[in-house]
Amino acid sequence: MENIVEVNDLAKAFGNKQALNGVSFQVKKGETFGFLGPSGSGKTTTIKILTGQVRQTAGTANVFGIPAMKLAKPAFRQRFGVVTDNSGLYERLTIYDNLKLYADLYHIAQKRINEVLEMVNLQSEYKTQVQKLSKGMTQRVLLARALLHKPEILFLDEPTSALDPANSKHIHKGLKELNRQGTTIFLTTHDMEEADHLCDQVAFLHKGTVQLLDEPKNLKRQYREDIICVELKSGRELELPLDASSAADIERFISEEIIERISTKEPTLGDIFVEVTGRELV
Ligand SMILES: Nc1ncnc2c1ncn2[C@@H]1O[C@H](COP(=O)(O)OP(=O)(O)OP(=O)(O)O)[C@@H](O)[C@H]1O
Repeated sequence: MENIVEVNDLAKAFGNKQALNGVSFQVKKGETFGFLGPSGSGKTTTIKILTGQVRQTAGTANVFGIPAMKLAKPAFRQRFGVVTDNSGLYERLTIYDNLKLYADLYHIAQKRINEVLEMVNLQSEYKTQVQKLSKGMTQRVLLARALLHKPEILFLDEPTSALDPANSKHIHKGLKELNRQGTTIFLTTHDMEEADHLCDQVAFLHKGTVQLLDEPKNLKRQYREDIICVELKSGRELELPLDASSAADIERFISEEIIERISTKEPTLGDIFVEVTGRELV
């Protein structure tokens, strides 16, 4: 599959602060790629470089096969969407008027405004002034605006960090649908469940470099503890090795019909992150 993003040995220093230090990864066209890391690990900086807002100190960052810095040019603005926290919304205007301004700028039909409002669950609030919105609602307006022009790739910096579970779920559904329709999604998150649910591939960013990159299911398989957990009807819980040595015990439990539940111990992406980096994802 074709790569839509190619990053090689990317570095960025702010004065003597080295935010990124040799980051490399590729994002394939059509996938949802999760860029995971604790606060201050360089996630936003990477999005800013990839969307032409910040220039790297070293290395290369190409999007659509061209240097990311060129994405700031008008010719490329239609091809990607980006949601970071620098809002750029007009506070005194309503949600609808903010979206309308943007739609007019890019010659987008009004019908699309209603579609994106539905995607972010703001259909009934469209007349509300932006200055009266909660952080989560503002986040959803920004996402709606980024979706208006149907970008080929969407860069989302912590898309659900300010949302309640119901709205997060709604956005996740919308992002899955968007991805199904062919939009490539690059998202940063602290939320390991979100990453697991949405992403085809995840990269763990720590100390300015990518420490691990794979599909969530491969990572979970690779880091799985080889243990079978057996809960008996009596309430007793046993952990047995996941190999032939447990077969006789399990066969006996089955024949005696005393098993309540049997499962393998699968690590979460959060567990794996801690194991690989020695750091919690906060
Ligand atoms: N404009 C800037 N000037 C100086 N330092 C900066 C600037 N932008 C980012 N940094 C520093 O670079 C590092 C990476 O910041 P970045 O915002 O990319 O992290 P992040 O992973 O997005 O964090 P968070 O999850 O908290 O948003 C941090 O140490 C931050 O203080």
